[in-house]
Amino acid sequence: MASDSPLYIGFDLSTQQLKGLVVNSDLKVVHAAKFDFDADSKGFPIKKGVLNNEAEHEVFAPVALWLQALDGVLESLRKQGLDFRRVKGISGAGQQHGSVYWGQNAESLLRNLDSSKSLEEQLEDAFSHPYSPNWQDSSTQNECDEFDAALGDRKHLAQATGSKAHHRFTGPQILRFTRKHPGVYKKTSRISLVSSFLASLFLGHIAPFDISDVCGMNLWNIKKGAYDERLIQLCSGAFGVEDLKQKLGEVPEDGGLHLGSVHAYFVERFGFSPDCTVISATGDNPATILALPLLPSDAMVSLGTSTTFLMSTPSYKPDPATHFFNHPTTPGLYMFMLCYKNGGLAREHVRDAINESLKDTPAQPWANFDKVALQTAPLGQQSPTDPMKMGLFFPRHEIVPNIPKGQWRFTYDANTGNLKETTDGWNSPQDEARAIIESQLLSCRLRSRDLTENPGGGLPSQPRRVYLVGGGSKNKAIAKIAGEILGGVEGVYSLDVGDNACALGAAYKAVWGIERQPGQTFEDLIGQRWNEAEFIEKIADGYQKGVFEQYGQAIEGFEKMELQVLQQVAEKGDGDDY
Ligand SMILES: Nc1ncnc2c1ncn2[C@@H]1O[C@H](COP(=O)(O)OP(=O)(O)O)[C@@H](O)[C@H]1O
Ligand SMILES: O=C(CO)[C@@H](O)[C@H](O)COP(=O)(O)O
Repeated sequence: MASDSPLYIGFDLSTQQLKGLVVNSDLKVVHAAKFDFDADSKGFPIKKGVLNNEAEHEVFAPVALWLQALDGVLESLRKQGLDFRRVKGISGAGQQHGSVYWGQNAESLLRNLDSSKSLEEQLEDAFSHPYSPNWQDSSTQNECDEFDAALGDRKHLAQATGSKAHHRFTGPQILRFTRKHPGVYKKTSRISLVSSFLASLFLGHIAPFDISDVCGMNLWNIKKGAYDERLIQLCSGAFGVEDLKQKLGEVPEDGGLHLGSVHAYFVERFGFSPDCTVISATGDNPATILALPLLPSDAMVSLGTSTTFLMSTPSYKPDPATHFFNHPTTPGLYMFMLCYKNGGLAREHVRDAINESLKDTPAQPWANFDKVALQTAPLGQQSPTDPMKMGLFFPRHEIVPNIPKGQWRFTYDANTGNLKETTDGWNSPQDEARAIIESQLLSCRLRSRDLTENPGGGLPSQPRRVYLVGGGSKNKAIAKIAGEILGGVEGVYSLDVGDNACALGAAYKAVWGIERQPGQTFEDLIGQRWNEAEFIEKIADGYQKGVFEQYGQAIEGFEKMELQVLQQVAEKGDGDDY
């Protein structure tokens, strides 16, 4: 490639870090930089990227932390020798649902950015509220009840917006904000999602929402392609519909839209070309499905802080247990998603308990967890007549199903259908390594089974391929168990870029936004340039006759177990009747 050929940057502003990935027009990664919030930030008392107010079940992140992180990632790319003049397009991905509250002076501060100062130094005062509610927040049960009721029930809300009401979704969060901070809400000029916040920094004015990420708000009517008036009415609280609409702004339909040129701040401070274009930024999960030309028969599992299960599909089949979003680039396609709060951090709890019980913390902290998980038989069954061991491991209030934090262990006899809550026969914490992976993946299989296709050849319905991405995708033990549970006719794959898939998808979005021919779809452009042999690696077998069917039987027990725990917590007045 010529030394002046175009480059594109994709950013990923996630829970625990900001990443920046630079690719060329051939989709190859040429630079990568990362700012880890806990390790690299200064002046924020955060843990795992967030702050907690346990009393109100609030989880939130300081917005100024993200400014510091963007300064840091750009500096790090500069140190690596990135020639910013070659960057033709920038796009990004943000952790979904989080909202940023801009003050009255925001547009003027953004417009007048001074290239002799850092972003943090001059934008700290651009916000009416210093914190962004995080997707792990569960403070909005009352508001969720009101959202579900506003359209009749949760089924109707899911039909209209792609999801029932969720604690973390931006609509319920904004409604709570109007009540908890009415004075601040009044002084708020605009509200951004984390994705549009990121785009706003590069543009030097407030960017519109993205067509896919807007579906994480419980405010957007997907089939109508417009805000749902009834929900906007509810969400605006005591402040009026027009005021809220103005705060939220327009939502352009085109995911490849050129929002404008990068602000002069970045030209002067880093040497970007003045014609470098900002392409709309999307949510981190929508961006993840753009990291490869994903077929409707494929499944992706993102093993980040959250575990998410993603598919691209032409069918819109909303259900209160799942999420549908507009596809981030391709009208007529949707993204199907399951999201679990108890993903990476819950697995880390079991990992740490195992290391502690063995009094051994190896250099590779997952080594004992992996060994024990692989030594344990599927479902802890030494022989087919043994009962299956299964459990729920929720250090945080879970999303699907909506169950407060806790741990439950069961045994299930698939022959008799007998389910028993018991720790008898469990060797904890050792048995929990396999059990927590199984628990997370059985839930994915249970809830996605209506979308998987029959591959023919007498095989049961399952994905063609399972792609693993995110921090946990380098874990071969998890990959092996994922293949056994989810199947995958062609196997389980990981992306060459490991835990950078989301930033990669954002970078590919920028390539497509700038280089597409009129009418050319993302799948077409990326499909033509995609070099499968170089970009992905098969890391485990997928479908294996026998064990896949064994897990098929376990699903019946798993569903029963969830219902029983839901009932128990409802009786205690802790959960809801999901
Ligand atoms: N070898 C590993 N095995 C299992 N999990 C891992 C491994 N390495 C990292 N992780 C998990 O990856 C998570 C971070 O994933 P990442 O996708 O980078 O985060 P984010 O959600 O912030 O985007 C951590 O919570 C960690 O538990
Ligand atoms: O809430 C969701 C999706 O609905 C989360 O997936 C967030 O989007 C943050 O994800 P990670 O930081 O784990 O990537």
